[in-house]
Amino acid sequence: MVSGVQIHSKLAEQAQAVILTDDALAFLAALHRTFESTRQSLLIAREEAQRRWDSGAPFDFPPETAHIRAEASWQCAPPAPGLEDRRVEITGPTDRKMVINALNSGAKTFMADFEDSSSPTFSNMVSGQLNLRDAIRREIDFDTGGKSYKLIEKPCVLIVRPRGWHLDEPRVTVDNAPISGSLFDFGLYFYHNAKELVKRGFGPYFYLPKMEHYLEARLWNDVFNFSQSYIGLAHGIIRATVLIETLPAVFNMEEILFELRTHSSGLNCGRWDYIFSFIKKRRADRSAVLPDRKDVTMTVPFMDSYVRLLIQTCHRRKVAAMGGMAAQIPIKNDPAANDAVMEKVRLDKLREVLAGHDGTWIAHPLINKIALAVFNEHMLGPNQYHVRREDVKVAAVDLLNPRVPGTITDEGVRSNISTSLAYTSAWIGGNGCIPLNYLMEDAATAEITRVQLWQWVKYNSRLESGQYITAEYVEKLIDELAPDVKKIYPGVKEDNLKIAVDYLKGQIKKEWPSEFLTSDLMPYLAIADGAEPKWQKSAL
Ligand SMILES: CC(=O)SCCNC(=O)CCNC(=O)[C@H](O)C(C)(C)COP(=O)(O)OP(=O)(O)OC[C@H]1O[C@@H](n2cnc3c(N)ncnc32)[C@H](O)[C@@H]1OP(=O)(O)O
Ligand SMILES: O=CC(=O)O
Repeated sequence: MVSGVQIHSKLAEQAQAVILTDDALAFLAALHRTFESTRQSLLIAREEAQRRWDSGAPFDFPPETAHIRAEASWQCAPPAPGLEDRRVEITGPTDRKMVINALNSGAKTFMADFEDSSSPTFSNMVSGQLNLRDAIRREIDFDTGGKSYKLIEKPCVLIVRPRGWHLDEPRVTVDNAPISGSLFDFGLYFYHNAKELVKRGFGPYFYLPKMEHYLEARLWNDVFNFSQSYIGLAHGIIRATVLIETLPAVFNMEEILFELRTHSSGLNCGRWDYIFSFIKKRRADRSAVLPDRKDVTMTVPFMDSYVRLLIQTCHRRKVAAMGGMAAQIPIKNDPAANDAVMEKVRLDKLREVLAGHDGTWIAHPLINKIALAVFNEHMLGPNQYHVRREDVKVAAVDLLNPRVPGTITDEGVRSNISTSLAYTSAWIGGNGCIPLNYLMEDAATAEITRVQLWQWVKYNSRLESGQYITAEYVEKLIDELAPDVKKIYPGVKEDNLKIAVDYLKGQIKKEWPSEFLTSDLMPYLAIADGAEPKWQKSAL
């Protein structure tokens, strides 16, 4: 028992005994009591900024930090052990089999994901911590009955992505308030493993998602300093790569690196969330209406500008500029179709390495060979920090350029509806990443479908056929397509699909779209987990 800390879940005792120990909970409580009020004020600042953009204030680089951008002398810390060469990073949720498969994949690092590819049931979150703890100590194995899994001699270097600052962890309260999902995921991983990782020649490494302002990076940096002191580790042992995946963050990249400079291991182009944020943050801007999701590629002007500025920024500060995720996954039983989609992946990786990225992400172990071959051919050293890209000149207007060739089609609307329904149902059912039509769909990719539908209805957009996209038209299609969701995602459960249908119908008619489906629908997971503090129910 730790004073003020309560667990609202009927979780299995084993995970509880090993992970939710009194000393770990005391650390979480210390993090909460030290940082929660700052987190809350930063979340309020996000809402205030949104109101300013809605009223026409421009997105731009912050004037008060011009000196940080202009100052050429500061650099980030040199790469930490194991992070010198990150040419291929595999990502995935933290279930036991996938952790072993990912660590054995031959990629340089594995980003173990408590965020967009994990549905945050309490069981997923806590057993994920147990799996990582066991993997670090090389005590992990898994047996399906027919196949057994063990770690290879030299597994990938581990990096962990905790949830973003906006998410609560409702199954643990401190002084009657839910703890932050970020602090819960970070805190447990750090507390249980930091010393062990250092003993093994590495360190506690993180990917930090969905930040919108450099002050949010400052909060992470303060959390890192506090945590290192708390357990008696040297300053700078932690390293964090920040995903630049919100529109506001692209205007804060230098500042984010500056805030985290002694803990930084670079930035990453989180392309899917970035598209989601581009639509959501510009919700009041009719000129930001985008065509079908498939048309918003990495080479359209606003995405190309984002990539080039990120690489230039990172290399100026001598730190990794990581590429992102091509969504295609292997197609089994159809070699010709598989070759075609794998060629798309190869071309995406080629674009990244030639642009100057220092590494890339893969969603599936079978893609490692393809990505590795491209980076081995074009990146001869461990990284490309020397590629300074002085030629790059990206201004605010380039990052906001709404010119995206393409149209909105009936097929695009249908595909967004089916994807949104399938993904939302899967997520409520405890699965945060699913294969759909040979694409991986996680919270980032699926959120684009929801906000696009909202945007097209809001601005009464027209299909290429000339028909207007009204709420009635989309609702009719939702009813038509819902029964077929099980054809593309056989795992769907009727009750969850019904929630997904109601949710999507509600979303397309809202004045503004919700910030995150993962916040809106968390109460369903929490109640299924046995957590019933009052604030949960009222949120439904
Ligand atoms: C936008 C972003 O945020 S990107 C980052 C977040 N997203 C991700 O990380 C995506 C991770 N990828 C996945 O979860 C999976 O690849 C999926 C859900 C897309 C597809 O999974 P499956 O349908 O199981 O793929 P498939 O059947 O081809 O898998 C074959 C094997 O590879 C394993 N595998 C597939 N993807 C991964 C992965 N990312 N990590 C580890 N193992 C994997 C499967 O577990 C399976 O193992 P087995 O043969 O031992 O049973
Ligand atoms: O998190 C990654 C993304 O592309 O979004």
